[in-house]
Amino acid sequence: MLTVANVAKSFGGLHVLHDVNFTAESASITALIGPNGAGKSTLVNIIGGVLRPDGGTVHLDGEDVTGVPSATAFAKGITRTFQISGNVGALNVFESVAVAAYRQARGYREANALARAELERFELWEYRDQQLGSIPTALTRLVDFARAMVSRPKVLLLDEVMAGLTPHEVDLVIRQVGTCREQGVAIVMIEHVMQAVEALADHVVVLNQGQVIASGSLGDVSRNAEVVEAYLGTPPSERDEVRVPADNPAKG
Ligand SMILES: Nc1ncnc2c1ncn2[C@@H]1O[C@H](COP(=O)(O)OP(=O)(O)OP(=O)(O)O)[C@@H](O)[C@H]1O
Repeated sequence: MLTVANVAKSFGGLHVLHDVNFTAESASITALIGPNGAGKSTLVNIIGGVLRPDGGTVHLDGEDVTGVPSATAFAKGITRTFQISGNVGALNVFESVAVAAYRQARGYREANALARAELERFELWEYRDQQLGSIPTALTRLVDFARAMVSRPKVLLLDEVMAGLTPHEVDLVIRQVGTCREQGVAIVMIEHVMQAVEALADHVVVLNQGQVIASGSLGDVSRNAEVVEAYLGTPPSERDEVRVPADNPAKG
């Protein structure tokens, strides 16, 4: 289980996160949503060890991992994807996934086999010999996701992994995220594709201006007046029932 407690972060005079609290259970999907600039990526960067918080703590299964470097976070099982995929040196698609497989493989043969299986699951096998820089950006996000999955994380941080994907690819990723949950992973997903949030989220955390303004089921947060105001700029007093970002009877 991932526990984020009282996390705060400023960039110079800009207070980006204030007193952020939430937990992500194993075998569950937490969707982190909120308007642009709310602080979602900053929070995920803190959990993944890319940024140090100014205050607060991050615990993984009870162990304090606050401010550990990203390589340490990865070694402990916190894996993330990036909104803009990084270029992993001069590696091709296959190599970039195989490198990540070493975290849990007993040698290069096993790592290669795991990488192949993951690429096939993501329908990326045909791209295996291509340099990461030569495939479409949306596909690099899929490779990024496959790379994250192959390391068998305890916590998977997905940063807008669906952006720019075709409907078929969105369905594929939704299935893969679901599989990941079945494998016991605590998934924290920043996602603007509401089809994915509706299909997947067990729990939704809404950030606005660096604060958690609502959390619960998608149905619950969609009816929260403060959430409506954050998304639509409508004063809470003028609306009491809303569909933001989308109502979700299934999760309601
Ligand atoms: N390294 C940085 N230095 C200065 N300001 C930053 C830095 N990173 C983020 N910010 C600012 O912090 C605020 C929150 O940014 P962040 O990217 O975390 O928001 P977000 O909710 O992920 O937004 P989006 O949905 O647009 O990606 C923004 O005002 C952003 O400009």
